[in-house]
Amino acid sequence: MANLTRKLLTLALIKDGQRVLLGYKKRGFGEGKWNMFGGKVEKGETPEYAAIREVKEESGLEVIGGVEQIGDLEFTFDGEDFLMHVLVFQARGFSGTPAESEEMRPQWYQIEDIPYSKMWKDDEFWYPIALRGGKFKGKFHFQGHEVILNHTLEEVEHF
Ligand SMILES: Nc1[nH]c(=O)nc2c1ncn2[C@H]1C[C@H](O)[C@@H](COP(=O)(O)OP(=O)(O)OP(=O)(O)O)O1
Repeated sequence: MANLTRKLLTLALIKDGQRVLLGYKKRGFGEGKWNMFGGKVEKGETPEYAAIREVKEESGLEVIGGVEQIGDLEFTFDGEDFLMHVLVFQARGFSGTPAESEEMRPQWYQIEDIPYSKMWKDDEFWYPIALRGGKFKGKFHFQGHEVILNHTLEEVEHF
């Protein structure tokens, strides 16, 4: 395979008891899907800082106590020359009230009501691990944005 351009991105799990905060992506990559909050790690930022910044920008919430890494995911797309390396974090705490941004419309979901059919297809594989407090590493190879051609996923103790 030709060398892929790697892009480093974040996702952040905001969990409050038995509910999670998801955002409806109004524009950009993954438009029309419900997803966790996150985006590109900018030059000079740590991934942790980027995750906290994106939560604030996209959901209006302030992360309290920092974030802990819970996942490491790689996404590739058939025929595309880039690889998305997504570090998944969990916020240790947060304050504020979710507010709609230009990019995302936040909404709390009970865990049993998470709308997997309106999300990235990989989410139903790794969300259950994340939601029970596990850590994971995975690779998903897509055809377009809706079909997973192959994947690997393992639970890990640490990164
Ligand atoms: N297969 C997948 N499953 C998933 O749950 N999240 C994914 C995903 N592939 C990408 N993402 C996330 C990672 C990141 O948080 C987000 C895409 O990043 P961005 O929001 O920065 O993209 P945009 O193209 O909207 O960027 P900007 O226009 O610069 O804001 O989508």
